[in-house]
Amino acid sequence: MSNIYLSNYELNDALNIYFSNFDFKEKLEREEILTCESCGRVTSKAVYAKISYPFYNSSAMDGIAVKSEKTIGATEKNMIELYENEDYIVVDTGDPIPKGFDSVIMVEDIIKVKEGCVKIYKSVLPYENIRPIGEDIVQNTLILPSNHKIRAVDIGALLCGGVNSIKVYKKPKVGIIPTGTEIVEPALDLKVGDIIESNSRVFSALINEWGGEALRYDIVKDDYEKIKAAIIKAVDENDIVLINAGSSAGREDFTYSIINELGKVFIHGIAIKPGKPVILGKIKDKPVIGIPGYPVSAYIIMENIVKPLLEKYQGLLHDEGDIKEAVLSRRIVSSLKHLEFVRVKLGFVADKLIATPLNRGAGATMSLVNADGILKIPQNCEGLEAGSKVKVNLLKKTNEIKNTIVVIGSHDPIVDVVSDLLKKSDGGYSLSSSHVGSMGGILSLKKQECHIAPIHLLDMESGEYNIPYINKYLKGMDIALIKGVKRIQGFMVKKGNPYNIKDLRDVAELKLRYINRQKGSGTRLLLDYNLKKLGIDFSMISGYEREEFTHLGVAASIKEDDADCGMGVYSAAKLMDLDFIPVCSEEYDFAVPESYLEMPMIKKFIEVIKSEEFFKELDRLGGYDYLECGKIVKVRG
Ligand SMILES: Nc1nc2c(c(=O)[nH]1)N[C@H]1C(S)=C(S)[C@@H](COP(=O)(O)OP(=O)(O)OC[C@H]3O[C@@H](n4cnc5c(N)ncnc54)[C@H](O)[C@@H]3O)O[C@H]1N2
Ligand code: MOO
Repeated sequence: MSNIYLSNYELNDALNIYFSNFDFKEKLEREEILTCESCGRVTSKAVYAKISYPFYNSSAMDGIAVKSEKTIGATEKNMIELYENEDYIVVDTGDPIPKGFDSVIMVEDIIKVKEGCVKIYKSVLPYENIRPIGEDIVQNTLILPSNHKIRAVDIGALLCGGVNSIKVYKKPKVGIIPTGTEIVEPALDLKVGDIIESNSRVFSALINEWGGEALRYDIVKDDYEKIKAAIIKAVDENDIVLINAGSSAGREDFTYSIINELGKVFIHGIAIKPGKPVILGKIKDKPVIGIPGYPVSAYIIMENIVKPLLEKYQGLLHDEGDIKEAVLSRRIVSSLKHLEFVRVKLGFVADKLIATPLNRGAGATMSLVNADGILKIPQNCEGLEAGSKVKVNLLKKTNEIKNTIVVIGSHDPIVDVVSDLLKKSDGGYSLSSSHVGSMGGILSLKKQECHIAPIHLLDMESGEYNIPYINKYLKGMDIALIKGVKRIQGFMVKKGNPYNIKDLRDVAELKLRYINRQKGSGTRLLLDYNLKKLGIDFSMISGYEREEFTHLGVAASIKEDDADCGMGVYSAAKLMDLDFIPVCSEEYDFAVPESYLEMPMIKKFIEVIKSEEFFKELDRLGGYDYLECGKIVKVRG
């Protein structure tokens, strides 16, 4: 059994302790490679020019090479005649300047008199229009210093300076061993309990991006001797070894014991979340790291430990990346026990950079895909209030974030379609959507934290959709409603409707497993409205408290037999191949501050939802009426 009691070092302390066990200067290995293949590599030595560039005096223009003294006094009134070979020689840009000549007159500044004779009306100075020897690079001057990461433009200067091969640090070789009896290679014929092996492929891509050379080994089952043999082989074949999963305290988490048997573990457990149970060890003077299995934990360890390690092997200083100040849109509670890395979405709304936290689960790979930045909550902080100013490490370029429409509110599969069509459009805009329900969307419009809020809110008294809610909750704001679709809401049940559900009475009487939507979502309001109409108390519905955030999430739970019934849109049922019992048609619209209608990206949004291509997609999804789609209704909130 491995040691269950993990240590709790602060990240920086852990890095200092760990790295102090290696002499990285000694580990820097050098090699000579072709300059033309050196992009991304790091110079291990200063590089000086072997030749000057140009290495001869050359013409900077198309024209004639002349002797400048012969041009003195030339004016429009007093043109001077020059004769070929004796007074001038025709040259093109880049040609060497013939001996005895010292300047060039551009072809547009000469008047041809006859074959072999021209007139000039301007004098030239010595070396005018000539690129003298070494104008760009002088032999023996420095082109690149040591420890410089070679860029595309550097290659040009190196080659011009006669440097055809270059000394660089060797790429550190990194062996990656995925472990776990339940881990399988990516496939679709999966059985319950299988876990698709994805981490090692992410690691390989990151290592290659960071200048290393990744070598991925086959998956090793949770077997002490097998993992040990794999580690011994990988240590022999690489400079650094990463072992994935088996880092925590489970029955089959062997990594700690094996590293300790073959070498030494310095640290097991760091005060960060996710990524806590990382193991930092050494075998045969090589770093061997046990990386937690959860994909987000693994990524955080890669960024914060493996990247700095690779930098040490290449003589590079640590690159902190781009950090920007943002305003937090929602409150986050954190623990005093660790530094927490929270993935956030970013958007510029009303000139403020707004950060919205994403799913904080260590297994949420989509939180990494959707993240625009990472926010660090310090160890001694219990959390952050909504509205507080925070610093975020950017994962995207500022311009891309500026070209993102921030959509917060109710979810519908059509939002994904709009997102795809916007990205494909000539504006190349992005759409970032958070599903917090219609009321959450209204609130976020009020706080100026989104551009668009998709809503479907039925006013029980008037029977009217959306506008009464804008009037009530967005008082004093000029809001426009971009009309969206009429969509069919109903109950989703398994194919063939095995319990023969007709309405909510059956769900209550048969005590079927219901799956609800989150508070504040229009779909939940619709359920409550229907329960009230039928006189059923919510306590009669088992699973009423169980919340999902999207229609597709509800549909997936029913499909996987984790629930019997849930409310959602027809398209979600169809996408998941479920049966559907229609209840009503509702209006799903997009609320937007009127002033945003003039923004090019909002104009593009409207153009997209009025396009034939969009309607075609709606037909494919099914259950949508788009007669009014894109129409603008102005509402004074
Ligand atoms: N009793 C305790 N249980 C756990 C603790 C703890 O302290 N006490 N720590 C938790 C934390 S925090 C983390 S992080 C994980 C670390 O788990 P392991 O490194 O031991 O990894 P496994 O348990 O084998 O796998 C966890 C999880 O990771 C995913 N996984 C694993 N390998 C891959 C791969 N190659 N590609 C993609 N995904 C992978 C998979 O979802 C596994 O279920 O332990 C907690 N438990
Ligand atoms: O440390 Mo684990 O990585 O929190 O999820």
